[in-house]
Amino acid sequence: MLKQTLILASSSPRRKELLEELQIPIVISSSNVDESFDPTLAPEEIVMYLARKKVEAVYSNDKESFILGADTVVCLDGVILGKPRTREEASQMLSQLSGKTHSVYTGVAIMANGICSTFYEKTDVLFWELTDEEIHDYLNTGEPFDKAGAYGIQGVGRILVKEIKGDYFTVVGLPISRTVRELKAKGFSMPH
Ligand SMILES: Cc1cn([C@H]2C[C@H](O)[C@@H](COP(=O)(O)OP(=O)(O)OP(=O)(O)O)O2)c(=O)[nH]c1=O
Repeated sequence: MLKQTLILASSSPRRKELLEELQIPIVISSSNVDESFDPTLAPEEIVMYLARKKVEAVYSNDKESFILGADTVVCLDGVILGKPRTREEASQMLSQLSGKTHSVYTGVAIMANGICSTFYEKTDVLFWELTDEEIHDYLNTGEPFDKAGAYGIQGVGRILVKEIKGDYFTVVGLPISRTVRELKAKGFSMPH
């Protein structure tokens, strides 16, 4: 019998909040995994691979609990956009996304009773045409830097978005409703 505690193998504050808002008791245990991946893999394979890697890193220290990990990437015309390292990179990503539809993939891994299973969700996001001034102003918010694709839909970045198709929470970094369903199916008891 596993402990009814969920270990979140992620340092993302968004993922933490999404779970806490549902009163799910969580403990954070993120470890610094190498997030490099084989670029020839499909985006859904990459996010599930990295989510699994995050979970497995924590599992080596705790085999008694449920462990949840996730990974998010943005994909534009077959090219993966991760987190920008510099202001220039962020500016470039935002100009690339301007006026176009990109896909956000979030992969989720759940470890329960020594078995790690994964799934992913994809949401398509259409950006408005952005002016240089809009991009400049958005960069000044500081928001783009810890986020895949250099924007946060849950923050000021919401004003860049014209339309979405799919689960909003996939874009934020954790498709919460499917995650809850998968956790329940594995025997995790939810507070609701
Ligand atoms: C597109 C988009 C991404 N993001 C975030 C979600 C993820 O936290 C981040 C992608 O990086 P990830 O590597 O998925 O996650 P992380 O580095 O924040 O945390 P950890 O590796 O410890 O699990 O981008 C938003 O918050 N809003 C958005 O609109």
